[in-house]
Formats: sequence, structure tokens, C-alpha cells
Amino acid sequence: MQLLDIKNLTLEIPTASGSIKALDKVSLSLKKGEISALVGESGSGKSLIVRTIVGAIPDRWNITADRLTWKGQDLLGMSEHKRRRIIRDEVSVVFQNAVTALDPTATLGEQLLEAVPDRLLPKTMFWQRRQHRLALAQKQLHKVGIKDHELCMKAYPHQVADDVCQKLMLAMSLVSQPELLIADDPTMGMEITTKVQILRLLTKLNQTRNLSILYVSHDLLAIATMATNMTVLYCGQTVESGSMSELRHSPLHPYTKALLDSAPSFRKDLPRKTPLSSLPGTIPTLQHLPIGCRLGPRCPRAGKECVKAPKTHRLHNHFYNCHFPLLPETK
Ligand SMILES: Nc1ncnc2c1ncn2[C@@H]1O[C@H](COP(=O)(O)OP(=O)(O)OP(=O)(O)O)[C@@H](O)[C@H]1O
Repeated sequence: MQLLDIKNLTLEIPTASGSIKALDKVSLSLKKGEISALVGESGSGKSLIVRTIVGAIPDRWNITADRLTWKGQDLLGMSEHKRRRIIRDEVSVVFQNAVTALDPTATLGEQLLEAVPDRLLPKTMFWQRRQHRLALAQKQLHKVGIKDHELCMKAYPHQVADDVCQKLMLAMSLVSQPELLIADDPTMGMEITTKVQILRLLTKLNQTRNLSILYVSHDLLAIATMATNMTVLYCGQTVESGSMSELRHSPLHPYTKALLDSAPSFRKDLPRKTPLSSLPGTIPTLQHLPIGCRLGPRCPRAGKECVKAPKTHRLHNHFYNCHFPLLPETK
């Protein structure tokens, strides 16, 4: 079953010099029980997609889409109240930079207890309900790798390390037992052992509880170890999507290839001290977007057709938006 289905999502931000398409016909889908990755360099629009899904976008920004559905229900067409209820009960988001996302005036315990939904508590007296709430919160803290739950729950966000805040955010997201977890770079800046712990926890939750995960990151190695599908984004445009193994071993878009080639962990074939390849230039700002394919000025295969935005092409279950793809006969 298709849990989340986004087709040709466009997000326009009004500015003093006219409106800017921060997202331009982005497509993304996720089935129940799947771990799907959304990849792209900084500024490519990953967080904007997450915010659009959960409805955390200012009213004056213009959103259009051929489809933006949750379990077949149109998220853009439904009432604000219904959309909020769906997002609250069925979807959880872990934002990057937990320290700024947490309330600095409340203890971590208060914030976690508040995240335990009433529907998970038995219908008993209120003091017994508090005990149940506490037990659920503590159990969740242990699951995300925080052993000393008492110390953690008494602390304020500024009194603990960043990775403890990040784990707390993860516990807050998981304690409501969502169907979909959107993890926006949850391991950013974490040390490797903590990162591995979190990735294992997410994989285990996917296997045991059938938790669907949209994992948003630039960390290709983390993604490759857990995701089954991947969508690659460049400057607000979807460039390629498909199964992780197909994209990894036979990328069709020059940007996906460049992204994979720039990851040292994917280049085991390279002799030692060989410089890693990277595309020339940097991602353009929203104020200076090229017309057509936005990779054009940086693309080694660009031609005059690239001033027109490429359509989505399909090769089996592999989708790509490119006029000059790396098809086997052209490589
Ligand atoms: N509130 C905003 N107002 C105007 N532009 C914004 C706003 N938020 C994001 N943008 C712009 O939208 C583009 C995409 O931003 P976004 O945060 O989604 O990128 P990202 O891929 O998540 O990057 P990172 O990996 O660094 O978080 C960027 O050019 C950013 O400057």
C-alpha cells in the first residue's frame, strides 16, 4: 500500500523580486513498511519537502501538486483540523538540530511525558495514568540508548550533550507509535558509535514494528545501510529515484553518479591518496536559478536541450529526469 505519494509538488516562495520555485515538480513515494531515503546536498530542499508534508509552511507560500496523499487521502484538499490530526497521530518527525527544536524552559522529562498520547494510556484514575505515562517514557528512553533515565528526565536541554537531545527527540517521536517516521538528518554531528546505535534502532523498529521511515540525509553510507529506496534531489528538482541497489550500481543521472563518486566509502576501487571527484561549482541560490534543468551549468553531459526541464523517464522501476542519461549504451 502506498503510504505517502507526492507527484509534481511545486512550492513557490514570494519575494520582493517575484516568486521563486524552491521546489519544482518534486515526486516521492513511500510504501508501508519501507525505508526510503531522500538525498541531496545542503540547500537542495529536503527540509522544505518535510515541512510541506507535515503542513509547517507559511500560508503565503504557494503549494501545488498533482498528488500529495497520505494513505490515499488528499492532504492539500482536506481541512486543517483533519490534516493536523493525521500528522499528530500517524506521522512523527525528528528535525535536525534537536537543541534548538526543544523547549529550553522545560525539562527533557516534561517534554517527553507530554509527547505520550492519551490513546496509549489505560482508562484508569489520573494518578495511575501518570505512572503509565512515566513507564512508557522511561521504556522509550532505554530503547534509544539513554540508560540513566532519571538524570536525563530531570535535565534541561542546555545541561546535556547535543546527542542526548537528539536521542530525546527521537524518543519523543517514537513514543506515540507513529506509522511513519520522518527523520530529517537525525544523526547529523553525532559520533560514529551513537550514530550506529540510532541507525540500528531505526532498522530494528522497521523490522519488528513495520515502521515506515523517510530518512532524509546527506550521509550516503548511513542511507546505504538501511534504505531500500532512494530519491535524489538537486536544487529543488527530483533528479532520480528507484531502488537503493539500482541507483548505487547503475545511476542514470549524472548528478547521482557524481554524488556517489564523491563518497569515499563507495569508492573502494580507488587507489590510496587518489583525489575524489566532484562536480565543478556549487549549488545555485534560489535567487539565481538556471532555467530548465538546474544542474545544467555544472553538468558534464549538458547540451542545448538542457535549457528545457527534462520530463520524467522510466526504465523498469527506475525514474530519472535527464536529457542525456547514463544509459548502458551511452556510458
Ligand atoms: N523560510 C525560508 N525562506 C526563504 N527561503 C528558504 C526558507 N527556508 C529554506 N529556504 C531556502 O530553500 C532552499 C532549500 O532549503 P532546505 O532547508 O530545504 O535545504 P536542505 O536540503 O534541507 O539543506 P540542509 O541539508 O542544509 O538542511 C534553500 O535555498 C534555503 O535557503
